[in-house]
Amino acid sequence: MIKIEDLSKQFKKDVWAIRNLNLTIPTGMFGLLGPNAAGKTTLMQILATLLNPTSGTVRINGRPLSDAEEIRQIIGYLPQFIEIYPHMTGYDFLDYIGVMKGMNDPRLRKSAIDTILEKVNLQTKAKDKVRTYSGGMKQRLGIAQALLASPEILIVDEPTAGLDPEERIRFRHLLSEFSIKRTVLLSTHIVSDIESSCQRLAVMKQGVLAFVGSQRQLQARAEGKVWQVEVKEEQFLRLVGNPEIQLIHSRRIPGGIQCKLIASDSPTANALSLSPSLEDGYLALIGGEAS
Ligand SMILES: Nc1ncnc2c1ncn2[C@@H]1O[C@H](COP(=O)(O)OP(=O)(O)OP(=O)(O)O)[C@@H](O)[C@H]1O
Repeated sequence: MIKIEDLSKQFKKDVWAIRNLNLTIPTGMFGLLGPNAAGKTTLMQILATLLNPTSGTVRINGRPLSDAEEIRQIIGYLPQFIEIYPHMTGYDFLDYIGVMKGMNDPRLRKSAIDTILEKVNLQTKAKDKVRTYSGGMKQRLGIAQALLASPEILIVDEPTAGLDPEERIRFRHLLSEFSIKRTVLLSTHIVSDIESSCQRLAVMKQGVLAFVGSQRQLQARAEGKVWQVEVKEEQFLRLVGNPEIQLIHSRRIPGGIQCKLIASDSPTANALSLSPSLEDGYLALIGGEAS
C-alpha cells in the first residue's frame, strides 16, 4: 500500500508540479490518468525515491521515503524513458539489475531472468546486444527489469507507448497477474490501458488530484453529456468553435458529418444522447486538456 499525505513538489518559484496531494493506493492495479504536465511523472519519481518532495509525507508498505535504500529493494520502477547501455546484451543487463537488487545467488538469478525474459517475449533476443533491439523490444526489456526480483510495489510510467497492439495486451495480462498480491501503479494518458485492468483510479490535472474512485464513478462524470449529431459542414464549424462543446471524433457521412461531442446540453435539436464510456468521463472531467 502507498499512503501519500499532503504531498507537494515545487520546481521553481511559480512551478508547482504537485500541490497538496492526498492519495491511498491499495493492493491491486491502480490507474493514474492525466494530461501532459499533470504531475504524474513527478509523483512517480518521488515514490521511486529519485526526487525529494518539497513537503508532505509518503509511506510505502509502511516505510517513509527517508528509508530510500529499503524502498528501492521493494520497488520496481519503469521510467517513461529508459536508458539501457547499448553494448550490453539483454541478458547481461538483467543480470546487472538483478545484482543491484540484491539477487546474490547466481542460480536463482538466472532462473528469475529466464522466467521474466519468457514473460516479456524476449527469450530469443536475450543474447543480442541492446543496440540491435527495436523500440518495443527495449520497452519490454525495461518492463522485465522492473518486474525482476518480484518487487512488492511496481510503478510504471507510460509503459505501453511503443508497444504494438499484441504486446500491449500481453503486457496488460502480465501486470494483472503480477498485481494479485501486490500494488501496481500504472500511469498513462491512454484510457484503454486502464479500462481493462484497474478497478480504482485517480486523475491528476495541473498538479492536483481531480478525481479518485471507480471506473463507473469516472464514467458517470459524462452522464447526460455525450451526444451524437449529424450536421452539415457550416453547422459543424459552429459546433467546433463553441468553447462549451468538446469534439470527441467526427467522420464524413453522405450529406454531412457525424460527430460525437461532450456538451452539458443537447447541442442540436436532433442530437442523440449516448451512454458515456470511461474515456468520455475522463474527457468531461479534464475539459479540453486531453493529450
Ligand atoms: N525538473 C524539472 N524542472 C522544472 N519543471 C519541471 C521539472 N520536471 C517537471 N517539471 C514541470 O512540472 C510539471 C509536471 O510535469 P510531469 O512531467 O510530472 O507531468 P506528467 O503528468 O508526467 O506529463 P507527461 O504526461 O507529459 O509526461 C510540468 O509543468 C513540468 O514542466
